[in-house]
Amino acid sequence: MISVNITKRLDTSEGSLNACFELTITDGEFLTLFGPSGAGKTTLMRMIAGLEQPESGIIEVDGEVWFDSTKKINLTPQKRSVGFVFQDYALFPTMSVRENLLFAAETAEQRRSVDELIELVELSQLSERLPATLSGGQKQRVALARALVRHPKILLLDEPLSALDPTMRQKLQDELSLLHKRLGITTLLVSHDISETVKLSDRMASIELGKIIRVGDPLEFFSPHTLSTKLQLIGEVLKIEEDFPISVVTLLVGSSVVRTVLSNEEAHLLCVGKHAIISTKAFNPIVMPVE
Ligand SMILES: Nc1ncnc2c1ncn2[C@@H]1O[C@H](COP(=O)(O)OP(=O)(O)OP(=O)(O)O)[C@@H](O)[C@H]1O
Repeated sequence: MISVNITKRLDTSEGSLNACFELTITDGEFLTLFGPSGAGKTTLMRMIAGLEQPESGIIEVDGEVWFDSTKKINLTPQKRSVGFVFQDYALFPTMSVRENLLFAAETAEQRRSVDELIELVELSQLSERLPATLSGGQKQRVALARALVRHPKILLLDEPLSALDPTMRQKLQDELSLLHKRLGITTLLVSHDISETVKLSDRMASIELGKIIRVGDPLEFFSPHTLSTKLQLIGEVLKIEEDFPISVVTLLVGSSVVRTVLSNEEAHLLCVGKHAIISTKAFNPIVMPVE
């Protein structure tokens, strides 16, 4: 179990902010940190990894104290059992896929497990290639495998898929989900993506202005119970075109673009860039496979 109760002063563009994070994560859980830009998600991950120091508080993992401000305990990142995957892959450019993983290994046993990990992320054919010759999705698989080399207790994923195109992103989400089921490693993900959060997480923590404001089931979070509808989707508003007496609203739902007609009053409640619920109770949806 991971238990975090820490504070940190964040210097934001709007002034300083006293962040206070209290969170418990159970073994094997997949928890997503979800919230607006600048809320403190990355800083929380970096403090767990030991890359950033909290002002005060305690971080405890499986009964081992990683940080305790009153007892002046602060384990170095090397002493903390974490694997970190960043958005920009952070691979060593002059090392092959295999060498990138071998470099992370600390013991003979970990070195022996490198080929198995390469196979796990389906990169056996590319193991001697340099990162520059790989696609974004392949690079991120290397970063993921490298983060697993030391058999960490926690896997920290900071928006690992956000640089990928939607198709590759969905493919890697599926792979990440399978990998998590297979290895059962406690995982913390930072994501801005609702579908990704719902698809992957057991629970999500919603973070705003340096505070965890709610922790719970992502489906309950994103699907308010106030609507009794037959079909309910969440999309991002891309465009609102007013054409008296109606408005045409374009939304992104997953990787599909949906256009719908609303009254101008309804459209005025929406905002480009924000999320909106699309619902209907008039019919049963037709669901068909895409060829
Ligand atoms: N070491 C630090 N000391 C003080 N302030 C910091 C520190 N690191 C980051 N900040 C500030 O804290 C705020 C939160 O940053 P952080 O990167 O954690 O946000 P985030 O929620 O991950 O945002 P995004 O989704 O855009 O990545 C920012 O305003 C940042 O400038």
